[in-house]
Amino acid sequence: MALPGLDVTDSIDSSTILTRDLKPNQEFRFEVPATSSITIRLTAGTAGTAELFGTELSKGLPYTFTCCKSAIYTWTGCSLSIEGAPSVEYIAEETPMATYLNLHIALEKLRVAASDCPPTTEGAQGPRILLIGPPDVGKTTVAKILTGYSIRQGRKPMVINLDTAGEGVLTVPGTISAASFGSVMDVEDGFGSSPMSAPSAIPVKLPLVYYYGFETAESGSRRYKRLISRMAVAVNSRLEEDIESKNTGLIIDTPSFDNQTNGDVISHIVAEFSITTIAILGSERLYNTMLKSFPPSSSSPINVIKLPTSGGCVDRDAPYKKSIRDAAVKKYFFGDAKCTLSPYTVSIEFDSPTFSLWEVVDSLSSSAERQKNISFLPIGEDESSLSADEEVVKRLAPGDVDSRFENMVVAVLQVDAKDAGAKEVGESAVMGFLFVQEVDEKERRMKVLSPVPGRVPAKALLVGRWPEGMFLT
Ligand SMILES: Nc1ncnc2c1ncn2[C@@H]1O[C@H](COP(=O)(O)OP(=O)(O)OP(=O)(O)O)[C@@H](O)[C@H]1O
Repeated sequence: MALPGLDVTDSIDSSTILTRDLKPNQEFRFEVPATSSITIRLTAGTAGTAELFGTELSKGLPYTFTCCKSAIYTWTGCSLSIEGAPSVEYIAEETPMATYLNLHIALEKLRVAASDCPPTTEGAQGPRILLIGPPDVGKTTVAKILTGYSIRQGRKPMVINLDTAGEGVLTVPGTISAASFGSVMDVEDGFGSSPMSAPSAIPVKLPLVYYYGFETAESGSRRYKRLISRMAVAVNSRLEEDIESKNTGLIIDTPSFDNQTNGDVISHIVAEFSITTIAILGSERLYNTMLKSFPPSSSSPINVIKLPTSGGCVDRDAPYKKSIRDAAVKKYFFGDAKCTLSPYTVSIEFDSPTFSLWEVVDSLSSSAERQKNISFLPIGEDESSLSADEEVVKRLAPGDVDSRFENMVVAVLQVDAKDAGAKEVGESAVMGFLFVQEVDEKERRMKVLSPVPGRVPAKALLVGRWPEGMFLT
């Protein structure tokens, strides 16, 4: 049966059962389209272990995969049985897993040293690694592997996702998020999700989320940097209360950066999160730029390292990436095959005294616009005297809310509707998300999907341009 909102209509073809025997240090790579699924088991009764991007598989347990390009690696050799037909599957002999493990061991040594220092000293701060590189070079995968290994070592890493273009970590696309990973990750789901209204087999992680609302860091770079600063303050104060996380340090995944346009954003992240290691994947040029920007010296605490990209990393075309984003939003509201959620349809009246809807402002187009209009400013007033807050978000009057917001995600912020000013809205963390099903301009109301029952809280709502509009059913 198809799940509401999920188009996974093809069941697993159990007539096709493949067996793949892997030698030590080999990797089984597979791709599954969104319209089908496969089940993989680490064959029970045989020797050997296997892991998926750092998280170990249990023997004999079925793991179901859909809409993914992934790999199962074994250090010891193992046997896998695969039910269903992956669209691509092969066994790879060359992988960079040994290098990734060496990196983990080096980070672990720093964590041991941090654990030996008194908690209040600077030395108690574990390594803080930033992963950067061009698109599809395996940044997120390395973040998962390092997180998986440190959890298996009994550590508690703080994972930070600054990639607003991708599918999001524990939340929806278009956001930046941070969460402390103290328990095992989900083999099928990677970083997993955080269902708001249902039980979960894996302990639920509660992320701190900021809604950015653009695909790239440039579109609203001023607000992007401000949100990073806010997140850094929140993360640092959390680490002061959680010595285990502080000793383990940070693992930060980023959007696809190139050194031409994103140099200042990278420097901003490095400064705000007090990064100790910058790992560059897939770009010799970016590596050399980073070496020049952060030269090795006894006074500089930042190590710049180059990591090899796995041959398994696949370029994902735009429609595939969109299908992953759509699936992440659907999952937020409807759950997945393991855990079905039932969202509620709620109506929001535009004329209610608690209605406070805001929209993100594209600083690229607004600054271009301002350049055009600058000569019309009163004498003595220039660009710098314009209000800083006007630029990043703007409040929508009921008459401005129209059908262009249909099929978009709306963030419910933690700031009360009545106190909401541009500054608070522009920098507020997120409580949860709604999905706009229909805007009725005549009746001045809109119908939204909400993950929890009851009225929408009297909080400021923020709508962006990303993730782009989609159909959930
Ligand atoms: N060893 C591997 N075998 C098979 N697939 C892999 C392997 N490593 C990574 N992939 C897949 O390649 C794709 C790209 O990897 P990943 O998402 O880690 O790259 P990224 O650099 O973070 O991408 P983005 O530019 O979107 O941030 C993903 O679908 C991932 O699952």
